[in-house]
Amino acid sequence: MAAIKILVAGIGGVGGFFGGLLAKQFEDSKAVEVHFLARGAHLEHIQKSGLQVIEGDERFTATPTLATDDAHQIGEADYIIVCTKSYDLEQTIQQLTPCIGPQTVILPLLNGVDCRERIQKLLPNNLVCDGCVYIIARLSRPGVVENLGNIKKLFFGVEGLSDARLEVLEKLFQEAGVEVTLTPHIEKAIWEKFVFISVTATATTYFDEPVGPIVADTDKRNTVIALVNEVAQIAKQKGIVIFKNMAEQVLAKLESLPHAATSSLHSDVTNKKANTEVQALVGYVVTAAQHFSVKAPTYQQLFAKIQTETRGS
Ligand SMILES: NC(=O)C1=CN([C@@H]2O[C@H](COP(=O)(O)OP(=O)(O)OC[C@H]3O[C@@H](n4cnc5c(N)ncnc54)[C@H](OP(=O)(O)O)[C@@H]3O)[C@@H](O)[C@H]2O)C=CC1
Ligand SMILES: CC(C)(CO)C(=O)C(=O)O
Repeated sequence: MAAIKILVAGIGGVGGFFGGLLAKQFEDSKAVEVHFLARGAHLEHIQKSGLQVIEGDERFTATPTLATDDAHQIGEADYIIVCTKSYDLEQTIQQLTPCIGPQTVILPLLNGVDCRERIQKLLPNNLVCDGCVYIIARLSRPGVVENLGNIKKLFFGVEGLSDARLEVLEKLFQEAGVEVTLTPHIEKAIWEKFVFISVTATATTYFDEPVGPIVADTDKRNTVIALVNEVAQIAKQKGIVIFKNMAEQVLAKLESLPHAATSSLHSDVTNKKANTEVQALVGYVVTAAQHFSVKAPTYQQLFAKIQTETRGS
């Protein structure tokens, strides 16, 4: 029987950590292959010395079956786990055409609530999941990925659907030590994650501070609550039932993170990255509020300032 082929596309914080666990677990397996799509100096390091994954005092080297920037070398995959930034999504899916057959399952782990829809537009006949992760991981230098936080959870599924291919993937994640939940109620999971990340990304980037000082300051906590209420309205307009006490949930999650933890958007803005996810994580709410004619004054105000600072990226 042919080996199950998993392709992890985008080996940054998220793809490097979860892809690293998969590659390590199945390094000597004849039944499962783990391939990495990476690029540039990072790819060269992985090809030469493997991917270093650091978590606290622990570290390991993951050696994938193949690391490449050439989709033709990989061939058709059973699963493609997409871990790029939002602004690279469509281009990456197009680049992966040689890896996509009729049975290929696509799982995006990007932040945002419209990734499945965006991929399904390009691949109308494939099984495309929704997915999200809770982790604070960064590509600290080429070849090295670090989990800086105390969480590493992955949720995935297709709303209202069960499929044997998803159960197989869940089992492979479990074998690799990933804290995974396969759920047919994935829309609720991705919206709850979106409320959390959109608010966290907006607040940390606007205040230019990590989560600790934000939750410790009464005015900044009130801003967080206002943001949660505004984005929760969008979920409601879309018919998604999320937790009633979402503001308390978000504050509790922020309080459980290390004091110095921050969002990937805040890190990218601080590091003056040419491109950021400001549109996907902050602008999306402003646009959706306009679309549904609901008020989102806090988002509007904070988005305007963040956009100026990121020159509208
Ligand atoms: N980091 C985190 O802790 C968390 C991030 N997320 C979300 O997960 C997603 C990924 O974030 P993160 O891992 O931080 O992002 P990173 O920027 O660390 O990683 C993305 C990687 O994908 C690479 N890439 C993009 N397009 C291609 C391509 N066509 N071929 C090969 N490589 C490609 C990038 O390369 P290059 O650098 O050359 O562009 C980069 O190495 C985002 O949506 C983010 O919001 C969600 C939860 C936590
Ligand atoms: C808020 C956080 C750290 C939680 O997973 C995140 O999703 C991100 O930085 O993108």
